[in-house]
Amino acid sequence: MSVTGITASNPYSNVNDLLSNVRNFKIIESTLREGEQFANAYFSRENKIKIATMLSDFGVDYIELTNPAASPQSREDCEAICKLGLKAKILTHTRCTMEDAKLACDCGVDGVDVVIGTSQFLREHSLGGKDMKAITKQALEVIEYIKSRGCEVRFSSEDSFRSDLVDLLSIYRAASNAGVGRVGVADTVGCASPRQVYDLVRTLRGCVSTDIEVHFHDDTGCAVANSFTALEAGATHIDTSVLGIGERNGICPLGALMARMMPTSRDYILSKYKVHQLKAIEDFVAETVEINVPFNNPITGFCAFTHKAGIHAKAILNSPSTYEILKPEDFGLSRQLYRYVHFTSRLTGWNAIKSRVDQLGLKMTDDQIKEVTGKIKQMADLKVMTLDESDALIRSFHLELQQAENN
Ligand SMILES: CC(=O)SCCNC(=O)CCNC(=O)[C@H](O)C(C)(C)COP(=O)(O)OP(=O)(O)OC[C@H]1O[C@@H](n2cnc3c(N)ncnc32)[C@H](O)[C@@H]1OP(=O)(O)O
Ligand SMILES: O=C(O)CCC(=O)C(=O)O
Ligand SMILES: [Zn+2]
Repeated sequence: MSVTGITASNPYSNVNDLLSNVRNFKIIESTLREGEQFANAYFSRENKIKIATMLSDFGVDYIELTNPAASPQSREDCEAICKLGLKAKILTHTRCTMEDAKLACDCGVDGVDVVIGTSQFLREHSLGGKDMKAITKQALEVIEYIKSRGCEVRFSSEDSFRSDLVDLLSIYRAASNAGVGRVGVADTVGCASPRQVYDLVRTLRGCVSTDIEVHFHDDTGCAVANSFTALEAGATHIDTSVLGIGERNGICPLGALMARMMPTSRDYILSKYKVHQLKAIEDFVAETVEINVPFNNPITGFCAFTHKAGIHAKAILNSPSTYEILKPEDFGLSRQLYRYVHFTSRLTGWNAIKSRVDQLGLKMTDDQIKEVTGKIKQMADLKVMTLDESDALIRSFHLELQQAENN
């Protein structure tokens, strides 16, 4: 590390930023709360227990469950998960009401995540026209009650980024003074840009002494960037769900957050999270909610480590780091799982084909490989080629060479 904090491997790193928690943050895993709000989600008791257990083993700090007030089954499942004795702490999410808070504490949770809308939209259309004074009074009563029951309490404003800044800071400060462990900032509609996130979280960091949790929806594609930026600005806890499932198009995905943090905080991530379990967790959740893992999913998408263009293929065959910032081995994945180098398109190059010729155990000169590469490209211009077809073309070209040599 140089004096300025700029390293050869990452010229943008800035170790001088004292606010930043990118190497020291906690995850509040909300697949079993926010994730249950995903359109396709239905979690049986058995699947909830399996998901909670997998996430706890993975190393998340907290698991957030659906409000027990949602249904009798939700309450019973919450009680059952609390009794599992998992390493992760169990939280439940509630409205800011005494009834919800009482039910939550009765379930045996470690903590209660209380939320209430603070934007004009929510105050008018969800909360029947409540003003900030009434909301603050209600919040303080609920906070006091949960504390009296010996549970951790977090207070969050819903729709924080469309709320008045003075209103927001005032209610957070009141919650902080009332002794909550965390305050939460929620981008409920996914409208915030990274710069807005940095400004709000940094301002809040100066106003409260509590931990700061952040919750970002992905409506405008910023959930991961916003989570990262929030950590840089001093947030301490990030909400995630497996594959990002949640209301509408969901929140910051656990896997994508791991991918984002790895180049920045590799040692921290590897010491804290069993990232090689990520694929199994994603596959299980995907199957449970009947979706495919997206093709472009960080780390586990089917082509996350596939290189197609000839220029890329040549360089990564020499050194994967040329075009890869993440290492599949870190996540317990073998390159064989992916079609690591694509040999069958018109974008391929002779260096890629040379590696395939080697894999097939054939001997050819560079000029011969260039010639057969030309043939593959000609065929790939006409149709989608399979690997078998490309291999057959290479083998028959090789046979012709041998026959010519023997004559
Ligand atoms: C942004 C988020 O994701 S917040 C979390 C969302 N999660 C959920 O909604 C959990 C699943 N929800 C449910 O099962 C139900 O909505 C319940 C059990 C919570 C409430 O059901 P119902 O009593 O039938 O009310 P309904 O859902 O129609 O309306 C919500 C009520 O809560 C009130 N409310 C909404 N948010 C809050 C809040 N944060 N704090 C206090 N009250 C709230 C509304 O004003 C409304 O009150 P009303 O009964 O006087 O009209
Ligand atoms: O409780 C929170 O912090 C977030 C609630 C929520 O899901 C949201 O506002 O999108
Ligand atoms: Zn949400």
